[in-house]
Amino acid sequence: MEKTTDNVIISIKDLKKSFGSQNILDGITLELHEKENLVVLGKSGSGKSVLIKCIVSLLQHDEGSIQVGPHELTDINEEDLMEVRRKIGFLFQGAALYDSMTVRGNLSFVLSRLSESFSEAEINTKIVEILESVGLPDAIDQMPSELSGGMKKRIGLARTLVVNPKIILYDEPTTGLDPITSNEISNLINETKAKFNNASIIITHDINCVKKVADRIAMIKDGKVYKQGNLEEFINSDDDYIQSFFK
Ligand SMILES: Nc1ncnc2c1ncn2[C@@H]1O[C@H](COP(=O)(O)OP(=O)(O)OP(=O)(O)O)[C@@H](O)[C@H]1O
Repeated sequence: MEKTTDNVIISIKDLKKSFGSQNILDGITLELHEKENLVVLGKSGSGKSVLIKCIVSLLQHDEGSIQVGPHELTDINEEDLMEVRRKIGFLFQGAALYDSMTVRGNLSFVLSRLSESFSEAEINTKIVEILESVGLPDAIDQMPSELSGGMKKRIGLARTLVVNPKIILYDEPTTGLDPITSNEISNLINETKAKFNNASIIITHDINCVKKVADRIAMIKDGKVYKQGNLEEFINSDDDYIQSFFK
């Protein structure tokens, strides 16, 4: 897809974030476009999770700007922040489900928090639809303890999808899964995009996942974007640092 400023959904400019004397993000400038999967690569501790936490204002940035749709996050008011958060689904690394509730309970909890006006029948229809989208319609009455790691990831994604987010932030979606299940989750990320037309930022160290899902890649090094480009440009790069991720 052509990348014009018209289809920019998140625009990050010169973003800085420090913890004490550690400058974790030191001038990140990056855009996410509609309907694209942007993979963020970088070694452990380079600030990838800090970056996506700044995007949902779980962390406050020190300098620079983050624009999500029409909203600038610096000094955003509570009401606008709620609107931004409704647009963004965040799939945490260890996305925990409520252990004492069934899958249905976990999903209906999110839906009823989103709007009190949903009827029970509406909630049920939505839950069935979303569970079909993640390939687990039969898990509806299961407890989280009965689910495998891969199934938990799928239900975590279902919980993110029930609120119909325009943007999904995936923090290491395949970590801890075997290669076959990882591959299924990578496919699911693509299927989700095809079905719901969302844009995503995906943080991962799993190069097979990168190869499957990336429309574009941004690599972070020393708190800055070291390189941006498509998969081919990364694979064919003769930069040793970049190659160390792909070999
Ligand atoms: N709330 C916090 N307070 C203090 N330091 C923090 C906080 N959050 C993150 N950091 C530090 O920021 C640095 C970057 O962390 P971050 O989790 O973003 O790395 P990452 O690139 O996502 O790493 P990984 O690939 O291992 O998940 C680390 O040194 C971490 O200790």
